[in-house]
Amino acid sequence: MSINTLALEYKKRKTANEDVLGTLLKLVKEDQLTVDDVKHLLLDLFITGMSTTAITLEWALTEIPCHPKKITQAQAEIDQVLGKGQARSIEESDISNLPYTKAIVKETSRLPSTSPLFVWVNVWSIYRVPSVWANPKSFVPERFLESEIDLKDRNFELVPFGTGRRMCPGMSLTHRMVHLMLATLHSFNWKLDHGLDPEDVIWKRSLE
Ligand code: HEM
Repeated sequence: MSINTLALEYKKRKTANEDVLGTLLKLVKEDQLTVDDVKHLLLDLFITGMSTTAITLEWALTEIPCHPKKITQAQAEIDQVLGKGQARSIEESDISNLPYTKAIVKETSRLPSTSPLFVWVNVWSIYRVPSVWANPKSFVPERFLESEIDLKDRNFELVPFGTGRRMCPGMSLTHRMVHLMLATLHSFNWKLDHGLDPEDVIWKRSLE
């Protein structure tokens, strides 16, 4: 049983009191899964979910200090939504009102290419095609502000979560986590370590 099939099964069975583990244990009782299957599924979720989300955040927090104006713009946007001086904490419902922060996440998914290869698709190259991306080697979140491109599998220009039946089942969870964590920009001033030149960081990211 693939994770996506399991997710469908969970949706079908979901009751107010049953969580994912409850569904898995029921499937074990019904002999549809073994305890080992459950262990491996959960391990899969931890491994695939943790590193990818952490890498995306790490790259976002590596890119933005190289562009202080972009930090200021993101902070101003978050200030406007949450109130200056962090009047309240960020909530999931705020994400849709943070277009610039969302654009930073999309640009981080594109340029440092947090998932550079999956199956046989070389998305690293797709994200650098000059006829698709103006100035492809630069970190420009603004390119997404007027664009219809989102992170789902509708636009083949940007597919960090894959497409089709095997696309990432963790997409909506990670979408929330990354935006909520990135919105802590509001409370901190991110700067490059003393003596570090943005050009060095940018060079290491692009390796080209
Ligand atoms: C920024 C974060 C993430 C990125 C960029 C990412 C990217 C991907 C990609 C590219 C695939 C392969 C899709 C394909 O083969 O077409 C995938 C599969 C998968 N992802 Fe993620 N992922 C992320 C977060 C997560 C999280 C948070 C979870 C779970 C909690 C997760 C669980 C999985 C699983 C289980 C699969 C295998 C699905 C299958 O083969 O049926 N991912 N992910």
